[in-house]
Amino acid sequence: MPAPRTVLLTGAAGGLGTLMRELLPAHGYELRLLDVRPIDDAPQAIVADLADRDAVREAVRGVDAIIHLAGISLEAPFEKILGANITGTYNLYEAAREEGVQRVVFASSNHAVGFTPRPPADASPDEGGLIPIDTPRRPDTFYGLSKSFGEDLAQLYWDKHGLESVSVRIGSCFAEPTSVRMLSLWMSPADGARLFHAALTAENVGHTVVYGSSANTRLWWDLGTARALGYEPQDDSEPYAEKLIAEQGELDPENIAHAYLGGHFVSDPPIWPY
Ligand SMILES: NC(=O)c1ccc[n+]([C@@H]2O[C@H](COP(=O)([O-])OP(=O)(O)OC[C@H]3O[C@@H](n4cnc5c(N)ncnc54)[C@H](O)[C@@H]3O)[C@@H](O)[C@H]2O)c1
Ligand SMILES: O=C(O)[C@H]1O[C@@H](O)[C@H](O)[C@@H](O)[C@@H]1O
Repeated sequence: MPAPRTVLLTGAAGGLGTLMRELLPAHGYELRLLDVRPIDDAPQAIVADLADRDAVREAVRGVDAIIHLAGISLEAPFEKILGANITGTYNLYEAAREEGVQRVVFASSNHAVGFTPRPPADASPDEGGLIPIDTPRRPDTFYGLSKSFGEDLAQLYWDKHGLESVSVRIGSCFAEPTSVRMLSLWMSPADGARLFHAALTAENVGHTVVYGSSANTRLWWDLGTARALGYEPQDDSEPYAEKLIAEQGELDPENIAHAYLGGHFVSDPPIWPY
């Protein structure tokens, strides 16, 4: 596959979309932006709802690849998740197939496997202590369920139509980690751009599922499939650890919100913040 240059970024008005709008051009991409909300500093962005199949098809026409971030990014009533994340992602993939787009990078989430117990603090990474990428899916919310659906959709479009995808189970991609849990899941924005770049340019990905985080000292999961794409994380959350632990305390294994990968998303209803 020739290296993609023009990339549609859906969800470009959001937190991660804003970070990637800033960082991805340095990796050589021309971005076409889409969001249901207008973007003040990007008047050229396409303002469209993923529900609008004609608009989505027009938006994907002529791009080499898509980074699909658009959707509801927290827990919400099932009907809302169904529209934006499930039907919306289907509409995006269908448009990509119809227009012959080569590859989609899908923003999946740790919440697709959120009910996976986190490794104990003394687990050894060298002795299988990290959560493997083929751990069974255990969504912690309707939101996580929609990410599980998206991963299956990506697999179907590869197996049936030869449309390649990388599903990135993103941990927590923000300027800084803001909780003790995030010390394990944090992906610095710069590492996020590196991982998206690797996902766009690696050869023969078929449908590959990867975890998305920096090379954190307190990592809970195995970055092997991400590294196999050529991803070399440069950052580590550890410089934030002392301050966050002083403020919030160590993770408590008796607290359900500290016991699983998905953090507070596992409680009913989810407790914010996480
Ligand atoms: N930020 C993270 O740490 C993180 C972690 C895991 C997964 N993700 C995923 O990455 C993506 C981006 O996350 P974020 O933190 O930037 O979320 P966000 O909520 O800030 O941004 C999502 C964007 O999608 C847009 N959107 C929602 N519904 C839409 C629709 N029907 N049509 C078009 N646009 C629509 C919103 O307007 C918003 O700008 C999401 O899919 C999220 O689930 C993010
Ligand atoms: O688990 C996390 O930290 C993150 O998971 C992502 O899926 C959510 O979109 C984001 O809002 C959370 O902060």
